[in-house]
Amino acid sequence: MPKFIHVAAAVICNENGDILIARRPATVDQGGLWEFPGGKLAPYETARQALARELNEEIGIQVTSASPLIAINHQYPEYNVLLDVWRVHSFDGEAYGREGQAVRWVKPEDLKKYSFPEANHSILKAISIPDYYVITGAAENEEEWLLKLTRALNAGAELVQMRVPSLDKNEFLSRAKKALALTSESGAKLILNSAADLLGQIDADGIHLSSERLSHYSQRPIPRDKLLSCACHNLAQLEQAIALQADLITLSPVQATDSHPGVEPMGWQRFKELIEQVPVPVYALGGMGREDIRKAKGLGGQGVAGIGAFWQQVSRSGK
Ligand SMILES: Nc1nc2c([nH]c(=O)n2[C@H]2C[C@H](O)[C@@H](COP(=O)(O)OP(=O)(O)OP(=O)(O)O)O2)c(=O)[nH]1
Ligand SMILES: [Mg+2]
Repeated sequence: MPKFIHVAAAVICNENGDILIARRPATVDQGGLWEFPGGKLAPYETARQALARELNEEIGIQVTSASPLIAINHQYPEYNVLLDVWRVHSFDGEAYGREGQAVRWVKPEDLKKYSFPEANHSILKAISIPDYYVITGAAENEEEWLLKLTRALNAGAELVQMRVPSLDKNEFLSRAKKALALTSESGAKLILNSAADLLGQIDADGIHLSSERLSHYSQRPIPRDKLLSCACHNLAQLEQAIALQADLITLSPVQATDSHPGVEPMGWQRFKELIEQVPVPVYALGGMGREDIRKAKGLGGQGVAGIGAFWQQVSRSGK
């Protein structure tokens, strides 16, 4: 059996929003690559305890607040690793390379300039997307819909899924082009809820596959530099999304929701159990409001997704 190691690692943010990375010494495994500080759990430790100890030993800081970001199971040729990644929100002390390693604070958008171990791909994706994911409402006429999108962007939306199932392919494409102009201008990302081949006709940031579409693909249908978002409701669909190398997942319904009356919600406990082994950022969906972001993140989710609280409400308050 391959060796298994359990590692706690930290995405540490300072007050400017910069993130700390450290360079692994040339002589160790994955040497010369950049990493998020951290290390192996001692047999008696929880991941949270190991995080605190490793960050003190490696970069001389004392963690005062941290929450789980993502857990990644990865197979290297020589061993399997479970990377338990935390976001560190606050700490005491000044970070320095206590073991002589180079450390650097970098802007999130500059992380792509550095080489990381293979397992870090999902961590980098998780850092690049926000904690709420706006799904657009469906039916209104185009002018009204674009106005609502503008309001959502003005209210701070950074990741938007265009979901308008009533439009045919040409109408969808034409509206998507207008939406992309708006999201690009405000620095937000636009994901299209459509078949993957639409990306050949419009340079949006990614594609969202409904759980029905998800089952039709046998491999990742879009390039690695685009975002693949997948809708899941159960373990089998989560496994399928992982197999397709999804970059983000919506898992629903967590709570009861008006948009799907009569569907039994899974509840927060089941949400937590399902995502524990999922190496991809997962948004809780179904009956969510902004006040649920903390809850979802505390359970290891990326945040929350929704139509109601993030689309209609924005427009109502703007009227
Ligand atoms: N800390 C950290 N480890 C990572 C990252 N990505 C990644 O694949 N790993 C892997 C590489 C290593 O095999 C393992 C971390 O082990 P480590 O060598 O840092 O462990 P440690 O700090 O306890 O070191 P040591 O006491 O055993 O020398 O996890 C990352 O971003 N941060
Ligand atoms: Mg280490």
